[in-house]
Amino acid sequence: MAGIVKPPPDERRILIVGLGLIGGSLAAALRVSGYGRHAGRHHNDDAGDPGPAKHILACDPDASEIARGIEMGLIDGGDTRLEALVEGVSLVVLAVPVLAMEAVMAQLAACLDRAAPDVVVTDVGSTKVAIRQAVVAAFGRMPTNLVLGHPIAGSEKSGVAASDAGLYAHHKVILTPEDDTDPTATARVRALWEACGAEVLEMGVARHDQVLARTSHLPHLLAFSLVDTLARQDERLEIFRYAAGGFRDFTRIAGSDPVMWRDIFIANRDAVLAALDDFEAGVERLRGAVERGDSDAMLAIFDRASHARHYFESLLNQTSYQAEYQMQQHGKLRYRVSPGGGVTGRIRVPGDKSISHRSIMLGALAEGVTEIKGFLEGEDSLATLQAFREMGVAIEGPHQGRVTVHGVGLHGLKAPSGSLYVGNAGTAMRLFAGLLAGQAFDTELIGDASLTKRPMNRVAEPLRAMGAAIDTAEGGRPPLHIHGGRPLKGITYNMPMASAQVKSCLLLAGLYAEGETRVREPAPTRDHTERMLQGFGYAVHREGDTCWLQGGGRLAAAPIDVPSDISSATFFLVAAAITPGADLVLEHVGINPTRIGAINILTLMGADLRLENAHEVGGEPVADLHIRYAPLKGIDIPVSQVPLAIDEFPALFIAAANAEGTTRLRGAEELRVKESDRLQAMANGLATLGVKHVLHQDGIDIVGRSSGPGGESARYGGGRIDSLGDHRIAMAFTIAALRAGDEIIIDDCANVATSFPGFIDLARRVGMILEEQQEVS
Ligand SMILES: O=C(O)C1=C[C@@H](OP(=O)(O)O)[C@@H](O)[C@H](O)C1
Ligand SMILES: C=C(OP(=O)(O)O)C(=O)O
Repeated sequence: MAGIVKPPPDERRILIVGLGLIGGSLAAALRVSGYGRHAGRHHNDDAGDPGPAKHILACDPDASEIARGIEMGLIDGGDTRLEALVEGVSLVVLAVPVLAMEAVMAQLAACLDRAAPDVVVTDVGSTKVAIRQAVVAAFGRMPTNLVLGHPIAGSEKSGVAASDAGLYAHHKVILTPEDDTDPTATARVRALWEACGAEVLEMGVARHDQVLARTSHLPHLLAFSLVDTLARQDERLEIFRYAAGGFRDFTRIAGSDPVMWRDIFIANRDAVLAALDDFEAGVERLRGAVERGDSDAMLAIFDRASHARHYFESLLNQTSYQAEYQMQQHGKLRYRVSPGGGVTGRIRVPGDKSISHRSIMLGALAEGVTEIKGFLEGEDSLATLQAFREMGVAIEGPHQGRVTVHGVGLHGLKAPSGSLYVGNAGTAMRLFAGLLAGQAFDTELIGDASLTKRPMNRVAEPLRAMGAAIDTAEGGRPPLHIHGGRPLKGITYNMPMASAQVKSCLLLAGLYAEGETRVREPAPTRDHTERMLQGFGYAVHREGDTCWLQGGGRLAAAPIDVPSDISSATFFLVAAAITPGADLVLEHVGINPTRIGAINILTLMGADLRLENAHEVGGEPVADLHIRYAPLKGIDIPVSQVPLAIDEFPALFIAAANAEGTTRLRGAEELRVKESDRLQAMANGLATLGVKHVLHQDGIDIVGRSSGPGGESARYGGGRIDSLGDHRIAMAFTIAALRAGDEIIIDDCANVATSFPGFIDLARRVGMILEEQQEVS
């Protein structure tokens, strides 16, 4: 990952063709990495035999640039003629403007035989499709030793004099190897950039150009255009005297090298035009809102943009690439957790995911303004928030858990312009299905790869019975196409499984249905929807196992205080329960009776767990959970607790692995259709750690290790675990490391951000030893 100092590249001689800002900065960064005779502050081969001198050479049509480069100590020599420099070179980096690439490539093809036999060629061009064409024109094909690349870094300055050794540090470099590119060549180009402190990613050439058209080329085009337009309108350039910070920030890049940018727009014409079309449509929408004085529309656009900007910034660690990349290369984050560590302190875990989804949904459908605090700023609930913005709801925030929803009433949503993306969240897709079935317009609900595998017939079938028209993909999987404008009728539905999502979906559809919608649940499930509807002044009745409501009412906005998520808290409850010496308080956790299965189960296992400071906030009970280490024993988990602890089982299995005797779970087949097959995923991980278990179709038996006096010794081994992209599997094995004999490495952890942003920081805060790594293989 960027930031970790890497050794200088193992190249005999590097030739940089084109000694401007980009090429010069590469040379400067290589020098700082310790490459060549001007070895700087880092390693290199100063210990032992230094070997033959490593040189950086440069070719540039401007001899004075070469002289400057030598004077600055960036290069060891250079020439204006390429053929005079290739001899013995092992790596060639083409850093010339995009349109000069074809001619340079042809010259290179003619003299490359003089280079070292294992020579590797790469480039730094900002567009890739056109450069690939130039390569094919020059070489007749893509040579297997040629790896196209693009460092996402630059400056409005140009020329070798502006070289900056830090230009690539913490920046992304995209490589676009072909299927038949020599992997050693790719690895060597990767090593070159990593030595400069960059983080290297890979993608296809076409994808690269589309992404860059939007994230780089379009903003440059707009900056050039704005400055030019204003300058023309004001021949004496008077206006710039009064220009403030906004103008400066927006237009800085209009000072960039004109020739380079002309080349880029010629080379990436089609992708830029497509991006420009989208942009023009957006400006047109905003223009309309300004013209009409439509304050809601303006607020919706500005809020969406402002939120997206902040969201990306926090998500992307101040770089503009990771989101795109992580969306493409789902789950490249890895946790490395050292064995042992402590669990002490007082912490507050983020807001409840189930309640956060519902707060946005009901707030949007209510009349009036709903103020939410404690909202979970995780990717799942943010996706729900974003989906309502796409349907025209003005939403301010989130700012530190505070969100203001300007409700539009049950019939005020507008048709979104595209599909609604709900990320990783089964809850969102199923609840949305119910409320969208009642709208006048058509919608399509899509999700990520994990959600796309999950069953949706459990909601599509009863909704169809109410009169909805819903299409699913094969096997009842997402996407869901929901046809609007269908009158809905209340039904009485006997749920075949204990699912709060199905119940909530039908109650939300019931708001739009004629008559009564009744849902019977085979076992109690979380009742946040019922509680919140009541809080918004909508009558929901319950008798025994059945709840119902009458369609055609109204929701009145009401403040919502989201408690901390007991599902997130459970990871720390288990962490403390299994760690000798642990003493931890989890503040303000929701203890709704339909959610406290984990508390009940841990207590049955012998955990020293107390509820303190219990009170109610906005219709939901909360308490501080105080837990201290106590030896656990295996139990038969009561079936009645299963729906009340459904999301907590991955963590509870780790408690079981640390309990004396066997813990048995049955009646939990629903675990097989969560973000992963959680029974299988946990069984695989437990097997890796060496924990004995027997897997059943609807549960598992886990044989815990006896602790012996003092209980300090390791309970199982370490190893490498695949979380299968499931946030709860990733977090469960993280806490398992507290009692492991060796390090636990967990792959595919990016989705922890769906439910528990900041998990790693909190884990560290209580005393665990762990780090996040970006997989670069
Ligand atoms: O309604 C909800 O908010 C949820 C219900 C549960 O799913 P099921 O309804 O599928 O049991 C749970 O697993 C999920 O994390 C959240
Ligand atoms: C199952 C879960 O969520 P969802 O169904 O919303 O994806 C969960 O968070 O564990």
